[in-house]
Amino acid sequence: QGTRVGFYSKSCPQVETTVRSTVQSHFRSDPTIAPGLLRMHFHDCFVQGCDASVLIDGPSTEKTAPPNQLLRGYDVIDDAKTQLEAACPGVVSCADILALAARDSVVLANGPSWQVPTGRRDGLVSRASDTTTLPGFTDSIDVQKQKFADQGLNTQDLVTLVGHTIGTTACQFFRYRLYNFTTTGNGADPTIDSNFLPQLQALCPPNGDGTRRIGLDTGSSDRFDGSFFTNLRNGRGILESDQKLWTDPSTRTFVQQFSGPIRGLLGLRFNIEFGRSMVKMSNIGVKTGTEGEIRRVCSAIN
Ligand code: HEM
Ligand SMILES: [Ca+2]
Ligand SMILES: [Ca+2]
Repeated sequence: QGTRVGFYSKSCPQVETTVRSTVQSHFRSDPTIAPGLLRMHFHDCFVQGCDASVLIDGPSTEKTAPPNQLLRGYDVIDDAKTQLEAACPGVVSCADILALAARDSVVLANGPSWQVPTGRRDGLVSRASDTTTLPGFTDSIDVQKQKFADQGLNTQDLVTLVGHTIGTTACQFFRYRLYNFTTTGNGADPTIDSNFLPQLQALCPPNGDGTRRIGLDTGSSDRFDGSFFTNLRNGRGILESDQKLWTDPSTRTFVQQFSGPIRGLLGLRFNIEFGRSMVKMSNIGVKTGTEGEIRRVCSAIN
Protein backbone atom coordinates (compact mmCIF):
# COMPACT_ATOMS: atom_id res chain seq x y z
CA GLN A 1 0.00 0.00 0.00
CA GLY A 2 1.10 3.56 -0.68
CA THR A 3 3.71 5.01 -2.97
CA ARG A 4 7.48 4.79 -2.56
CA VAL A 5 10.58 6.43 -3.96
CA GLY A 6 12.10 4.26 -6.67
CA PHE A 7 8.99 2.19 -7.44
CA TYR A 8 10.22 1.72 -11.04
CA SER A 9 13.90 1.10 -10.23
CA LYS A 10 13.72 -2.46 -11.63
CA SER A 11 10.74 -2.29 -14.01
CA CYS A 12 11.64 0.96 -15.78
CA PRO A 13 14.86 2.48 -14.43
CA GLN A 14 14.91 5.34 -16.96
CA VAL A 15 11.55 6.79 -15.94
CA GLU A 16 12.88 9.82 -14.04
CA THR A 17 15.48 10.77 -16.66
CA THR A 18 12.97 10.40 -19.49
CA VAL A 19 10.39 12.61 -17.77
CA ARG A 20 13.02 15.17 -16.84
CA SER A 21 14.50 15.45 -20.33
CA THR A 22 11.03 15.68 -21.89
CA VAL A 23 9.96 18.48 -19.56
CA GLN A 24 13.30 20.21 -20.18
CA SER A 25 13.03 20.16 -23.94
CA HIS A 26 9.48 21.53 -23.90
CA PHE A 27 10.52 24.14 -21.33
CA ARG A 28 13.29 25.38 -23.63
CA SER A 29 10.81 26.30 -26.33
CA ASP A 30 8.03 27.39 -23.94
CA PRO A 31 8.91 28.16 -20.30
CA THR A 32 5.21 28.62 -19.42
CA ILE A 33 4.77 24.86 -19.37
CA ALA A 34 6.52 24.81 -15.95
CA PRO A 35 3.66 26.57 -14.12
CA GLY A 36 1.27 24.76 -16.44
CA LEU A 37 2.38 21.31 -15.30
CA LEU A 38 2.53 22.27 -11.62
CA ARG A 39 -1.07 23.51 -11.76
CA MET A 40 -2.19 20.45 -13.71
CA HIS A 41 -0.84 18.14 -11.01
CA PHE A 42 -2.69 20.14 -8.33
CA HIS A 43 -5.93 19.97 -10.32
CA ASP A 44 -5.45 16.24 -10.80
CA CYS A 45 -4.82 15.52 -7.11
CA PHE A 46 -7.80 17.51 -5.80
CA VAL A 47 -10.29 15.60 -7.95
CA GLN A 48 -10.46 11.81 -7.42
CA GLY A 49 -6.88 11.83 -6.06
CA CYS A 50 -3.63 11.92 -8.03
CA ASP A 51 -4.75 9.47 -10.70
CA ALA A 52 -4.44 11.34 -14.02
CA SER A 53 -8.23 11.74 -14.17
CA VAL A 54 -7.61 15.31 -15.38
CA LEU A 55 -6.01 14.00 -18.59
CA ILE A 56 -9.02 12.12 -19.97
CA ASP A 57 -10.56 13.41 -23.21
CA GLY A 58 -14.30 13.31 -23.75
CA PRO A 59 -17.54 15.27 -23.65
CA SER A 60 -18.01 15.85 -19.92
CA THR A 61 -14.70 14.85 -18.40
CA GLU A 62 -12.78 16.93 -15.84
CA LYS A 63 -10.81 18.81 -18.46
CA THR A 64 -13.99 20.34 -19.88
CA ALA A 65 -14.96 21.89 -16.52
CA PRO A 66 -14.43 25.68 -16.15
CA PRO A 67 -11.55 25.50 -13.61
CA ASN A 68 -9.60 23.23 -15.98
CA GLN A 69 -10.16 25.03 -19.24
CA LEU A 70 -6.88 26.93 -19.19
CA LEU A 71 -4.68 24.03 -18.10
CA ARG A 72 -1.62 23.47 -20.27
CA GLY A 73 1.05 20.87 -20.68
CA TYR A 74 -1.00 17.90 -21.90
CA ASP A 75 1.40 17.46 -24.85
CA VAL A 76 4.37 17.19 -22.48
CA ILE A 77 2.75 14.28 -20.63
CA ASP A 78 1.79 12.58 -23.91
CA ASP A 79 5.34 12.99 -25.20
CA ALA A 80 6.88 11.41 -22.08
CA LYS A 81 4.30 8.62 -22.12
CA THR A 82 5.05 7.74 -25.75
CA GLN A 83 8.75 7.39 -24.95
CA LEU A 84 8.09 5.35 -21.81
CA GLU A 85 5.67 3.01 -23.60
CA ALA A 86 8.41 2.33 -26.15
CA ALA A 87 10.97 1.62 -23.41
CA CYS A 88 8.81 -0.18 -20.83
CA PRO A 89 5.36 -0.95 -22.24
CA GLY A 90 2.46 -0.99 -19.82
CA VAL A 91 4.53 -0.13 -16.76
CA VAL A 92 4.52 3.60 -15.95
CA SER A 93 1.29 5.34 -14.97
CA CYS A 94 0.26 8.72 -16.34
CA ALA A 95 -0.39 9.83 -12.76
CA ASP A 96 3.28 9.22 -11.88
CA ILE A 97 4.49 10.99 -15.03
CA LEU A 98 2.46 14.05 -14.01
CA ALA A 99 3.77 13.99 -10.41
CA LEU A 100 7.37 13.76 -11.65
CA ALA A 101 6.81 16.46 -14.29
CA ALA A 102 5.45 18.85 -11.63
CA ARG A 103 8.60 18.40 -9.55
CA ASP A 104 10.86 18.80 -12.59
CA SER A 105 8.98 21.99 -13.51
CA VAL A 106 9.68 23.57 -10.12
CA VAL A 107 13.37 22.64 -10.46
CA LEU A 108 13.52 24.24 -13.93
CA ALA A 109 12.07 27.45 -12.46
CA ASN A 110 15.01 27.52 -9.99
CA GLY A 111 12.97 26.00 -7.20
CA PRO A 112 13.86 23.20 -4.77
CA SER A 113 13.96 19.54 -5.67
CA TRP A 114 12.46 16.69 -3.68
CA GLN A 115 12.07 12.94 -4.03
CA VAL A 116 8.76 11.93 -5.57
CA PRO A 117 7.35 8.63 -4.33
CA THR A 118 5.86 6.67 -7.25
CA GLY A 119 3.57 3.69 -7.76
CA ARG A 120 0.31 5.56 -8.49
CA ARG A 121 -2.15 3.89 -10.83
CA ASP A 122 -4.42 5.63 -13.30
CA GLY A 123 -8.06 6.17 -12.47
CA LEU A 124 -11.09 4.93 -14.36
CA VAL A 125 -13.39 7.90 -13.76
CA SER A 126 -13.28 11.50 -14.97
CA ARG A 127 -16.37 13.65 -14.49
CA ALA A 128 -16.65 17.42 -14.90
CA SER A 129 -19.13 17.47 -12.01
CA ASP A 130 -16.43 16.29 -9.57
CA THR A 131 -14.34 19.44 -9.99
CA THR A 132 -16.29 21.35 -7.31
CA THR A 133 -13.63 20.18 -4.84
CA LEU A 134 -11.17 22.63 -6.45
CA PRO A 135 -10.77 25.96 -4.63
CA GLY A 136 -12.06 29.06 -6.38
CA PHE A 137 -10.45 32.50 -6.53
CA THR A 138 -13.29 34.14 -4.57
CA ASP A 139 -13.29 31.47 -1.82
CA SER A 140 -13.00 32.73 1.75
CA ILE A 141 -10.10 31.49 3.87
CA ASP A 142 -12.53 29.23 5.76
CA VAL A 143 -13.62 27.60 2.51
CA GLN A 144 -10.03 27.34 1.25
CA LYS A 145 -8.97 25.69 4.52
CA GLN A 146 -11.94 23.32 4.39
CA LYS A 147 -11.23 22.27 0.80
CA PHE A 148 -7.60 21.56 1.71
CA ALA A 149 -8.62 19.76 4.92
CA ASP A 150 -10.96 17.55 2.88
CA GLN A 151 -7.81 16.39 1.04
CA GLY A 152 -5.81 15.85 4.24
CA LEU A 153 -3.87 19.12 3.91
CA ASN A 154 -3.57 21.61 6.77
CA THR A 155 -3.40 25.42 6.90
CA GLN A 156 0.38 25.43 6.55
CA ASP A 157 0.13 23.26 3.43
CA LEU A 158 -2.41 25.71 2.03
CA VAL A 159 -0.17 28.75 2.48
CA THR A 160 2.95 26.90 1.37
CA LEU A 161 1.45 25.47 -1.81
CA VAL A 162 -0.39 28.63 -2.83
CA GLY A 163 2.99 30.34 -2.40
CA HIS A 164 4.26 28.46 -5.48
CA THR A 165 5.42 31.83 -6.87
CA ILE A 166 5.44 30.95 -10.57
CA GLY A 167 2.88 31.40 -13.29
CA THR A 168 0.34 33.83 -14.57
CA THR A 169 -3.38 34.52 -14.47
CA ALA A 170 -5.79 35.83 -17.05
CA CYS A 171 -7.26 39.30 -16.36
CA GLN A 172 -10.75 37.80 -16.23
CA PHE A 173 -10.00 36.18 -12.84
CA PHE A 174 -9.18 39.35 -10.92
CA ARG A 175 -10.35 42.35 -12.96
CA TYR A 176 -13.50 42.70 -10.82
CA ARG A 177 -11.18 43.63 -7.93
CA LEU A 178 -9.93 46.66 -9.83
CA TYR A 179 -13.17 48.37 -10.81
CA ASN A 180 -16.36 47.17 -9.20
CA PHE A 181 -15.38 45.33 -6.06
CA THR A 182 -17.03 47.81 -3.68
CA THR A 183 -19.88 50.20 -4.28
CA THR A 184 -18.20 52.96 -2.31
CA GLY A 185 -14.96 54.86 -2.92
CA ASN A 186 -13.14 54.13 -6.15
CA GLY A 187 -14.73 50.71 -6.43
CA ALA A 188 -11.47 48.77 -6.07
CA ASP A 189 -10.72 46.10 -3.49
CA PRO A 190 -9.35 48.14 -0.55
CA THR A 191 -6.73 45.49 0.22
CA ILE A 192 -4.86 46.33 -3.02
CA ASP A 193 -1.84 48.62 -2.48
CA SER A 194 -2.81 52.07 -3.78
CA ASN A 195 0.42 52.47 -5.77
CA PHE A 196 -0.07 49.09 -7.35
CA LEU A 197 -3.71 49.58 -8.33
CA PRO A 198 -3.09 51.92 -11.32
CA GLN A 199 -0.45 49.51 -12.63
CA LEU A 200 -2.92 46.65 -12.55
CA GLN A 201 -5.62 48.82 -14.10
CA ALA A 202 -3.25 49.66 -16.96
CA LEU A 203 -2.50 45.98 -17.54
CA CYS A 204 -6.16 44.97 -17.39
CA PRO A 205 -8.36 47.82 -18.65
CA PRO A 206 -12.10 47.54 -17.89
CA ASN A 207 -13.12 46.54 -21.40
CA GLY A 208 -9.81 45.04 -22.49
CA ASP A 209 -8.94 41.48 -23.37
CA GLY A 210 -9.91 39.22 -20.45
CA THR A 211 -7.53 36.51 -21.62
CA ARG A 212 -4.47 38.75 -21.28
CA ARG A 213 -2.09 37.19 -18.76
CA ILE A 214 -0.15 38.80 -15.94
CA GLY A 215 2.19 37.34 -13.31
CA LEU A 216 0.72 35.98 -10.07
CA ASP A 217 3.95 36.92 -8.29
CA THR A 218 4.60 40.47 -9.44
CA GLY A 219 8.19 40.94 -10.60
CA SER A 220 9.11 37.28 -10.24
CA SER A 221 6.49 35.14 -11.96
CA ASP A 222 8.96 32.99 -13.87
CA ARG A 223 11.22 32.31 -10.92
CA PHE A 224 10.60 30.11 -7.89
CA ASP A 225 11.44 32.14 -4.77
CA GLY A 226 9.83 33.58 -1.64
CA SER A 227 8.77 36.87 -3.19
CA PHE A 228 5.07 35.97 -3.38
CA PHE A 229 4.82 36.28 0.42
CA THR A 230 6.44 39.71 0.43
CA ASN A 231 4.00 40.75 -2.29
CA LEU A 232 1.08 39.62 -0.12
CA ARG A 233 2.35 41.67 2.82
CA ASN A 234 2.52 44.68 0.52
CA GLY A 235 -1.02 44.33 -0.83
CA ARG A 236 0.28 43.02 -4.11
CA GLY A 237 -1.53 39.72 -4.35
CA ILE A 238 -3.35 39.34 -7.65
CA LEU A 239 -6.09 36.82 -6.92
CA GLU A 240 -8.60 37.69 -4.23
CA SER A 241 -8.03 34.26 -2.65
CA ASP A 242 -4.25 34.94 -2.50
CA GLN A 243 -4.53 38.38 -0.88
CA LYS A 244 -6.88 36.96 1.77
CA LEU A 245 -3.99 34.79 3.03
CA TRP A 246 -2.63 38.05 4.46
CA THR A 247 -5.96 39.48 5.64
CA ASP A 248 -6.89 36.42 7.70
CA PRO A 249 -4.91 36.00 10.96
CA SER A 250 -4.85 32.20 10.75
CA THR A 251 -2.98 32.20 7.46
CA ARG A 252 -1.08 35.46 8.00
CA THR A 253 1.23 33.84 10.57
CA PHE A 254 2.53 31.49 7.89
CA VAL A 255 2.95 34.30 5.37
CA GLN A 256 4.93 36.17 8.03
CA GLN A 257 7.18 33.20 8.69
CA PHE A 258 7.93 32.74 5.01
CA SER A 259 8.67 36.42 4.40
CA GLY A 260 10.45 37.26 7.65
CA PRO A 261 13.54 39.44 8.05
CA ILE A 262 16.08 36.60 8.18
CA ARG A 263 15.73 36.11 4.48
CA GLY A 264 18.24 33.37 3.70
CA LEU A 265 17.23 31.16 6.59
CA LEU A 266 13.50 31.50 6.04
CA GLY A 267 13.91 31.23 2.28
CA LEU A 268 15.55 27.89 2.87
CA ARG A 269 12.71 26.85 5.11
CA PHE A 270 10.11 27.70 2.50
CA ASN A 271 11.97 25.55 -0.03
CA ILE A 272 11.97 22.59 2.34
CA GLU A 273 8.34 23.05 3.36
CA PHE A 274 7.29 23.35 -0.27
CA GLY A 275 8.77 19.94 -1.11
CA ARG A 276 7.15 18.42 1.98
CA SER A 277 3.74 19.82 1.19
CA MET A 278 4.07 18.75 -2.46
CA VAL A 279 4.76 15.16 -1.38
CA LYS A 280 1.63 15.29 0.79
CA MET A 281 -0.42 16.69 -2.08
CA SER A 282 1.03 14.13 -4.51
CA ASN A 283 -0.21 11.32 -2.28
CA ILE A 284 -3.85 12.43 -2.10
CA GLY A 285 -6.19 9.50 -2.79
CA VAL A 286 -3.58 7.51 -4.67
CA LYS A 287 -4.60 4.22 -6.25
CA THR A 288 -1.96 1.53 -5.89
CA GLY A 289 -1.51 -2.23 -6.25
CA THR A 290 -4.37 -3.63 -8.29
CA GLU A 291 -6.58 -0.53 -8.18
CA GLY A 292 -7.13 1.39 -11.41
CA GLU A 293 -4.92 0.60 -14.40
CA ILE A 294 -1.80 1.62 -16.29
CA ARG A 295 -3.14 3.58 -19.25
CA ARG A 296 -1.73 2.95 -22.70
CA VAL A 297 -2.49 6.50 -23.76
CA CYS A 298 -2.83 9.21 -21.10
CA SER A 299 -5.91 10.85 -22.64
CA ALA A 300 -8.06 7.71 -22.65
CA ILE A 301 -9.09 4.92 -20.31
CA ASN A 302 -7.89 1.57 -21.74
C1 HEM B 1 -6.98 28.50 -2.91
C2 HEM B 1 -6.30 27.80 -3.76
C3 HEM B 1 -6.09 28.19 -5.20
C4 HEM B 1 -6.86 28.95 -6.05
C5 HEM B 1 -8.16 29.64 -5.75
C6 HEM B 1 -6.16 28.99 -7.33
C7 HEM B 1 -6.61 29.67 -8.46
C8 HEM B 1 -5.87 29.91 -9.58
C9 HEM B 1 -6.26 30.72 -10.70
C10 HEM B 1 -7.61 31.41 -10.87
C11 HEM B 1 -5.23 30.75 -11.57
C12 HEM B 1 -5.17 31.45 -12.93
C13 HEM B 1 -5.46 30.46 -14.02
C14 HEM B 1 -5.31 31.00 -15.42
O1 HEM B 1 -5.62 32.18 -15.66
O2 HEM B 1 -4.85 30.24 -16.29
C15 HEM B 1 -4.17 29.95 -11.01
C16 HEM B 1 -2.94 29.75 -11.58
C17 HEM B 1 -1.99 28.87 -11.10
N1 HEM B 1 -2.12 28.04 -10.00
FE1 HEM B 1 -3.58 28.14 -8.63
N2 HEM B 1 -5.00 28.27 -7.23
C18 HEM B 1 -4.93 27.76 -5.96
C19 HEM B 1 -3.94 26.93 -5.46
C20 HEM B 1 -2.90 26.43 -6.19
C21 HEM B 1 -1.99 25.40 -5.75
C22 HEM B 1 -2.08 24.65 -4.43
C23 HEM B 1 -1.09 25.20 -6.76
C24 HEM B 1 0.06 24.23 -6.86
C25 HEM B 1 0.87 23.93 -5.91
C26 HEM B 1 -1.43 26.14 -7.81
C27 HEM B 1 -0.73 26.31 -8.96
C28 HEM B 1 -0.99 27.29 -9.90
C29 HEM B 1 -0.07 27.66 -10.96
C30 HEM B 1 1.33 27.10 -11.17
C31 HEM B 1 -0.71 28.65 -11.71
C32 HEM B 1 -0.17 29.36 -12.96
C33 HEM B 1 -0.64 28.61 -14.17
C34 HEM B 1 -0.05 29.11 -15.46
O3 HEM B 1 0.78 30.04 -15.45
O4 HEM B 1 -0.42 28.53 -16.49
N3 HEM B 1 -2.53 26.85 -7.43
N4 HEM B 1 -4.58 29.43 -9.79
CA1 LIG C 1 -7.42 13.05 -10.27
CA1 LIG D 1 8.48 34.06 -7.99
